[in-house]
Amino acid sequence: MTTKFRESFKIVDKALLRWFPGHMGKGMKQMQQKLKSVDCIIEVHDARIPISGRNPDFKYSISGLRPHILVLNKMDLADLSYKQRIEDKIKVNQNISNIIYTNCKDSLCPGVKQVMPTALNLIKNSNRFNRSENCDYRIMVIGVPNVGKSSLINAIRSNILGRKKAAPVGGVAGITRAVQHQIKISHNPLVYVLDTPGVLSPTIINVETGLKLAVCATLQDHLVGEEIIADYLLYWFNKNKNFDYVTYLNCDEPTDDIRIALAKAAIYRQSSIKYRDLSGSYIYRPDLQGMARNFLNAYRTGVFGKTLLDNDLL
Ligand SMILES: Nc1nc2c(ncn2[C@@H]2O[C@H](COP(=O)(O)OP(=O)(O)OP(=O)(O)O)[C@@H](O)[C@H]2O)c(=O)[nH]1
Repeated sequence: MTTKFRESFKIVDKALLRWFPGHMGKGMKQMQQKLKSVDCIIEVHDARIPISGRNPDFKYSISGLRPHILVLNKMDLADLSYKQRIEDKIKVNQNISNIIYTNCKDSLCPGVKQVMPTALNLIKNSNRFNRSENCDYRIMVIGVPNVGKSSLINAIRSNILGRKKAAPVGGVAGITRAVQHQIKISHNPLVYVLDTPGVLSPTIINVETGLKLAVCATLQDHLVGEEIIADYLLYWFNKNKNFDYVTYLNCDEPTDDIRIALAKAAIYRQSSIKYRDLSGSYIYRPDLQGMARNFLNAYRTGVFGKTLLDNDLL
């Protein structure tokens, strides 16, 4: 293979990465206010970005202050051959020892069943701070947007109480906009859960971290731009010698040029945008943005297999 790939990912306009919509700051404040009324924190991450996906602000303002479980969700999309290295890294660098992998789309997932007993055990072994008089237990579920916080609550509730959805779930980031009313997930012991809005850090360490978060749909695509996110994904695939995209995008061979790849795919699928030129005639152009969206959706639904976007950080 003769194609020479980029060795690093450069983004021309860093201002394009505007990832902190106003409601996130508000969400963080609400969580801090609720902290004194909870016994345990469940922090949910996307298992494809277990290192870069975490909001570092949680460590100082929320999760370090109560018994804490880290749930790595969407394990069905993550390359778990790195599992041991991930756990070692998180244990050493972040001092987190309760790590559970889940797939909230699978009602039989053992990880989902493990979350509640682990939380109850941690609570029983803690001093419960100002809540020792309270008979009910309260757990707050936190994380960056779209990682499956509401799905996890629904899956646990359905396992224990056999009830249907209580927390709204959606495919785009930002479905939960404020700290929700408590949701009962167990009668005996009496356990309530608080769902919270996904919160990203206002300052992302570097562009690649931001783009990994974007690839995993933790912020709405239009805030960064579908083509930029697709370009990062293409860069990552090439860097990791994962060339499954070649067939999917109807390319003849691996390429480092996202516009060429998207154009080929759009032409093959007859996906075009119609617009008028100055003379009033219609002109058709390959729909690059639509194809970028399609490429990202394919990745997000596992068409290119299981991946670990953070493999360079282990
Ligand atoms: N493949 C896969 N998808 C999941 C899993 N868990 C949740 N999802 C999907 O991820 C998307 C986001 O799920 P939510 O439960 O709404 O996530 P959230 O963290 O509450 O989202 P916000 O309210 O935006 O913060 C939905 O499309 C879910 O169906 C999982 O384990 N695997």
